[in-house]
Amino acid sequence: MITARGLVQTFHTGRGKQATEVRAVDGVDLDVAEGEVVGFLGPNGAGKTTTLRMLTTLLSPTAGTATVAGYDVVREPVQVRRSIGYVSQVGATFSGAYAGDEVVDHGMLYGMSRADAVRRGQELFERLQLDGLWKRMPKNMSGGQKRRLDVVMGLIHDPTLVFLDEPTTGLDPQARANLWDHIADLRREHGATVFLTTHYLDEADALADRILIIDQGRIVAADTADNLKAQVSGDLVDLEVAADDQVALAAERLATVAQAVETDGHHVRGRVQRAGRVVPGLLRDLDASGVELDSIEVLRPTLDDVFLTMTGRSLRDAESGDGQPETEREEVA
Ligand SMILES: Nc1ncnc2c1ncn2[C@@H]1O[C@H](COP(=O)(O)OP(=O)(O)OP(=O)(O)O)[C@@H](O)[C@H]1O
Repeated sequence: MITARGLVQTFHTGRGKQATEVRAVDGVDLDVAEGEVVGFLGPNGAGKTTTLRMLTTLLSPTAGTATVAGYDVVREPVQVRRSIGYVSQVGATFSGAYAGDEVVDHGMLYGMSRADAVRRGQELFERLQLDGLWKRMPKNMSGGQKRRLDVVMGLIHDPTLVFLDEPTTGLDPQARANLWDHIADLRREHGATVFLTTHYLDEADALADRILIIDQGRIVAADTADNLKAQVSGDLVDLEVAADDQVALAAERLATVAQAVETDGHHVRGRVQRAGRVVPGLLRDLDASGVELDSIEVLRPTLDDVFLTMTGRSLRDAESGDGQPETEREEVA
């Protein structure tokens, strides 16, 4: 459904001595099969949107090739656009008409009859909890409502291949969960192929069959969430030691079975290959050594650990802000 080979995009910014070249996408290869939901994950500025803009024909690649739904993005852009739905990060611009009319016009642009566009539009309004807002102007909608209207616009013509650029940014948790359900249904009920970018780990984990991780314009990992996590070195064991003077001893005992042991107040943490095998013996050892614990916790690897292993940086640290939905974004012209 989607293939890319050696995709590159460079931007030139500044003039004269300030002139610099940004290699926003630096040789991306990817393959997405029909019916797959693929999560394109990476920190701010990693190159997600730029890749998506090339795949949706909005930006011509500096180098490399890509086909989408069997069409070449450079030679057959019209066919590509007709085959896809696209929900951009910045959102659609609306003319000042009623939301419902905007949606119907958009459907008709794709060759739908007015009656079909109205029916499908109303169905999507209901599905995305916009009921009652058909006759509201988009400029008078809340940010979250407008975001959901963007999604309606992208899906109005029932595309079987959908590109979503950070679809849930700016949505409250309930609207987010609702959109997740809808994305899952797209595949389940329509067999749609979905390619979505996100910087939310939980979103990629919950929705995607397969995850591509991009960092600094390059794909650093591509696999199922489970396989990616399995590549990370083991489970994190977190011991909470009852008394100050036993912390060092606990760290020493943990270090006999775990890697990268570190201490943080009363907490002693380390990574073990298989916690289920190691922890019972560790507990006996701690007990025999006279170390008393307040708690023990075992954490399975997260996608953030995967990112850390691949890049040496935490995805959360690489993010601007604290991982909460951003309300404002700086647009790069
Ligand atoms: N039009 C442009 N001119 C100059 N630089 C650009 C332009 N568009 C993107 N960039 C730069 O290219 C890099 C990749 O940007 P891109 O928007 O693709 O990242 P992203 O992964 O989508 O990030 P985010 O999560 O913030 O959307 C960044 O360094 C960005 O500043």
